[in-house]
Amino acid sequence: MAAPTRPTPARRAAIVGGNRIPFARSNSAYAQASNQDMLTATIDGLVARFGLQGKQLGEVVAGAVLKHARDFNLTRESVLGSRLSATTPAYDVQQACGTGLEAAILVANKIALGQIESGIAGGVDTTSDAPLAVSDDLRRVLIGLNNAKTVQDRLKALGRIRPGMIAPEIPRNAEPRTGLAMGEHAAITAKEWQIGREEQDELAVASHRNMAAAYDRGFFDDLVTPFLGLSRDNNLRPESSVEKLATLKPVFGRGEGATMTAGNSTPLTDGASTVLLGSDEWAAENGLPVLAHLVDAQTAAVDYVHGGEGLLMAPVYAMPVMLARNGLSLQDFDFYEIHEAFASTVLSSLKAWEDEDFCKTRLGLDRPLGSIDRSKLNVNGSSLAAGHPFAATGGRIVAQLAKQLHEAGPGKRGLISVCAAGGQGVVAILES
Ligand SMILES: CC(=O)SCCNC(=O)CCNC(=O)[C@H](O)C(C)(C)COP(=O)(O)OP(=O)(O)OC[C@H]1O[C@@H](n2cnc3c(N)ncnc32)[C@H](O)[C@@H]1OP(=O)(O)O
Repeated sequence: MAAPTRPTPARRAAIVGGNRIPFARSNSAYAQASNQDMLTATIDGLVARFGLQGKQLGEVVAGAVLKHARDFNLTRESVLGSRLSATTPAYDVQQACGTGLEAAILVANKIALGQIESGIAGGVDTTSDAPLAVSDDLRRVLIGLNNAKTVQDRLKALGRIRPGMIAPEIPRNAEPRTGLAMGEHAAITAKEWQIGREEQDELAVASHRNMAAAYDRGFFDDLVTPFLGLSRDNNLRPESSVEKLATLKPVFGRGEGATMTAGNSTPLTDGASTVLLGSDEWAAENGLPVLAHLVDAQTAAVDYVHGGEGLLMAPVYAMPVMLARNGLSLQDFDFYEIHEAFASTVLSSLKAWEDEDFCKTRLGLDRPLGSIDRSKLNVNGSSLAAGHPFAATGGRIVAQLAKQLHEAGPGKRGLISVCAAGGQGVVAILES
């Protein structure tokens, strides 16, 4: 059966530009900053860059993976704290590490449908200010205490507190259904696809060098606004080498075949990113540039719980669906932005698309998607270099790719692939 083709939309959403704060390793420069501090500062950077002071936009859509209870309305509160008009509606979304890209897709789709003319998509996360929860037992006692009407009732409630209830529940970077860290899941997939240590380390070194070179040539001057003393991502280590990375001990996986280290895995990171989108007409009326258009997107999920597929392999499944709908092959792109959750994840995905048996049996294709030109991959660095504040990564990638496409000139095409916790993945196409 022929794949359904994409109906031509009435209009396409334009990407005007992006802004992020430099990303910071956990418990470093932003240790005292909250999600709201970082998202507000990042929105304000966009406001300053594009003259949006006091303007009412169609919507602001953003999210965070780790949120305190006080962040229940994080995006709207960040808008109220920003220099946008307070009459700009805002809401939160969350799709783990896919959040930032999913937010951009939501805004773009509303623009394409004519429901809004402009919007900001974003994401923010901090593992320095992670929300600690109290135990279920202690929470019940505290709620009882809060509801107690008399001093006697209050004392009775307090008397129910036991030392064992006091230990906090700390959010773990692990999948709730398997108890395994995402790195452990990635290590299983890396073993399955026989991803070597050296190729992972090479990818990591390239990411650092590409991103440092991009900073040096001013590529990030209009994408990154200094914040709390940082003007570049403080994870960036262009001086590192494959030889140096080869000395690091594996942190995920076990035994002889363990290949994943702190050097070829993303670090826990704090940061925020935003992207300004609008209709072409809105951009023209406001004298704003158009870097690229968000053309199409697709999400997919895999059953990693019952051993059907690797946790971070969902983008591999989303890709052929989106390519078929657009009549494109994997080779029809000028740039590829594949989120480097772990170097091995990028390499496992590329290997899966090249594998005839996998593409036939798992993806239901009649031939493999094939290989990509690796010189077009993450050309200005990706998550291994910048770091990965979960919900902020999508916005970083969309803004970075839109600018790359704009620099390359009209008629260029870029592909985004982001894996996410929970066995999900988001892919998207941008065109200049
Ligand atoms: C869908 C998704 O995106 S899934 C991804 C979600 N994210 C994650 O799961 C985060 C995974 N990362 C982690 O859990 C942690 O960062 C870890 C476990 C990988 C590493 O944590 P840590 O051990 O604290 O790393 P740390 O930064 O201290 O690095 C360890 C060592 O490697 C060294 N190192 C790290 N990177 C480099 C580099 N590029 N070049 C040279 N040395 C390096 C450090 O200097 C350090 O050396 P030292 O011990 O001599 O000081």
